[in-house]
Amino acid sequence: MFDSNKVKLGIAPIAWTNDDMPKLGEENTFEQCISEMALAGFTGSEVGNKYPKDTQVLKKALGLRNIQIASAWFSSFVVSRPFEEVAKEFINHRDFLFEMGAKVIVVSEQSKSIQGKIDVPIFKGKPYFTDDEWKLLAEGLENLGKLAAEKNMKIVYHHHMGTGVQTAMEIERLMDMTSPDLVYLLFDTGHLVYSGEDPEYILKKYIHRIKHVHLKDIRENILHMIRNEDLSFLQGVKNGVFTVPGDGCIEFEPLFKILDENNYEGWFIVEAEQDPDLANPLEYAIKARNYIKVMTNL
Ligand SMILES: O=C1C[C@@H](O)[C@H](O)[C@@H](O)C1=O
Ligand SMILES: [Co+2]
Repeated sequence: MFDSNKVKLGIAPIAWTNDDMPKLGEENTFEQCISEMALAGFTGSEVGNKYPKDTQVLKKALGLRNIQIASAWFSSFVVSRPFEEVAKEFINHRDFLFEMGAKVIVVSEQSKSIQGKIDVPIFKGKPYFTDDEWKLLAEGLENLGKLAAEKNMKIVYHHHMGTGVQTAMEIERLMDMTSPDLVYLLFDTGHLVYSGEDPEYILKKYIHRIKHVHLKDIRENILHMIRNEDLSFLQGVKNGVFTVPGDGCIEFEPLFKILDENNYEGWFIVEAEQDPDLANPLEYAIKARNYIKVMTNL
């Protein structure tokens, strides 16, 4: 039984307005987004591009709806840019999240990433880090982890399609090269299955390093189409490769069981970016909330 004081349920704004493709859902307002999150029964959110930057304004709007900020994505470039430059941006991001009461910071290395390149096939175009780049990555992330620790926060690394840390082997390499006290892991069900990995394997292996969870499901037929037609990550999203948990091919029951048995503490964030014109965000948020209720005691 999950302890509802220790495991909280949030949803990402990316189903309303997509940060990777801001045109997708640009008509949906910030207020509509957070009101619908609350209406569907969620008490947490990550931060989207329409959220007010002023923490007082943001706190007031969220407080009215009983929603907390769980975290927000940070694109790091520790492999390709001077560390001081990255650190400056990271500290601003960290301080914003600290002020909003978040405990974890989602970090994903975007040097060489193709996730935002609409014309690059997601499978054939996948980038790889050289040995030297791996060293820069590990050192840079540990240093970001130290900066997070100054505020009693943690960085949770987001493995991601189209980046240098996508596969199980790459996740293992990163975990091996970094201190477990400085670099934690974000477990994203959708990205692991998309890449062809076994999510149970990663979850079991790193359960004590996993401090944040993104719940997204995969439409298998669209995944096959992406492979067969050499589509890019963003084309895949537009075509509906991602959906909410329970609506695709991923088996969530064993994953929840592992998390529960190991007393996972932190957020479950439903994160299912798709075209809001085709998949009504409120309808899918309610669908996700109901599924999680059935699968867990939350
Ligand atoms: O956590 C995430 C943030 C998005 O911007 C990203 O592309 C999405 O797929 C994801 O998992
Ligand atoms: Co994610």
